[in-house]
Amino acid sequence: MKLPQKLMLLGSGELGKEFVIAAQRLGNYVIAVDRYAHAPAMQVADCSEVISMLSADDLEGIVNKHQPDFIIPEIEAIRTEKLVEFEQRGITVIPTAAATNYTMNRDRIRELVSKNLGIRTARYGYAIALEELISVSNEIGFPNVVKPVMSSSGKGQSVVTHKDEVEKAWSYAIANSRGDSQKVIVEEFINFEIEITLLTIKQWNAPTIFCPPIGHRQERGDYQESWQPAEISAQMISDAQIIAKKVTDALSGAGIFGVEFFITKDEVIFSELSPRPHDTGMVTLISQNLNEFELHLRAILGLPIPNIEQLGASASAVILAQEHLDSVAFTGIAEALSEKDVDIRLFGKPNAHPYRRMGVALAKGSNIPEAREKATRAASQIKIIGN
Ligand SMILES: Nc1ncnc2c1ncn2[C@@H]1O[C@H](COP(=O)(O)OP(=O)(O)OP(=O)(O)O)[C@@H](O)[C@H]1O
Ligand SMILES: NCC(=O)N[C@@H]1O[C@H](COP(=O)([O-])[O-])[C@@H](O)[C@H]1O
Ligand SMILES: [Mg+2]
Repeated sequence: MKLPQKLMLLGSGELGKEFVIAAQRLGNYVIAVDRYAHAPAMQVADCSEVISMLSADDLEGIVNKHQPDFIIPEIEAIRTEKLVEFEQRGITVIPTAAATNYTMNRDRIRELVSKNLGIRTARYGYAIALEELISVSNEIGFPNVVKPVMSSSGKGQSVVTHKDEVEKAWSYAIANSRGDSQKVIVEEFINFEIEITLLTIKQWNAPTIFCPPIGHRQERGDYQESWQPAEISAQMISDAQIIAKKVTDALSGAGIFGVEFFITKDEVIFSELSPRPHDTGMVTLISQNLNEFELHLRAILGLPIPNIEQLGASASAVILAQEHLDSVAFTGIAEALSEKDVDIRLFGKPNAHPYRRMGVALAKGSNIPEAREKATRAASQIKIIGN
């Protein structure tokens, strides 16, 4: 294949921004798309479009205008049926149009993994009305986890410890569901020892390869810190790789996948996956010779990945907004950067609201606890203020 290629990125947040940087370094042409102007990836792309990615007409308009070689989804909430059409017209959708549809809907990917592939997941059920949620919750038992089938970063998700809380979980899920879905999934609560992301790279004409596992800690269903390598046994890594290969083979296509697992004392339990770089994978911006964005790009373009080198104990910690701000500035940067082997990324999101991820601190240490402490300390030194 010759370069440059024309890449259309659907979603332009922090993950897209690093992907665009990787693509630009090889001279590609990138059109960054999102629902709002000045999104992070737009700041480094060749051009940008502001549309509703859930609108088939809007998507048709920009694809006709730009005629991309590749369409690369960066978020889940996209009119994926339209991507099938683009694929039929000869545009390569990453990893495939069908895969984006499976993974956008928690129920579709869950049915594929659990029923078709027979892979162990948390016990689960679905509900489309409060009465149904009450009865499904009783079957699954408490505590359980209620999530809209269409959401990400923990939006609309709650842990329900008692039947009195079911109604609140229903309202919260429906209020925070993305797209037009009114369906929720209820999952058995898994009391895991650690949860991991296994970055899995599926290539067009080469074997599937894996990054060393990334451990992470979540709050409110959203990632707070991640570290690599995660300390789990070689047997569990191998079990997770076998599952990740099965699921990504079923989805087909090429690109990086963030495959999430719960690790209990004696089990590896599949949770979900992103058919794209994963937020917890931002640690690879410091922990690997090729980060997850460069790996995604190489897999998409069919470029070789001769080796993935892990560079030692590394961690990431998020920098979250605390309040609504119409424009943002940061202080404490010098303090955060004063320590050896610490780096930060500020995403350049134009405004803030409580818990919005605005940046990430990265650190290397002589061991995982030290790397985590350094990343967390750096993140806590950065303050977000109005500008
Ligand atoms: N069944 C479960 N048992 C225990 N914890 C859970 C369960 N489901 C989700 N969680 C917790 O909530 C987190 C977020 O859940 P999940 O990954 O399903 O949500 P998400 O909205 O898709 O997040 P993202 O888009 O950031 O990956 C998990 O990483 C885990 O910490
Ligand atoms: N877990 C998925 C995830 O981390 N996605 C990342 O967050 C952005 C949206 O941020 P915003 O909600 O702050 O606009 C997305 O565009 C993507 O980069
Ligand atoms: Mg997740």
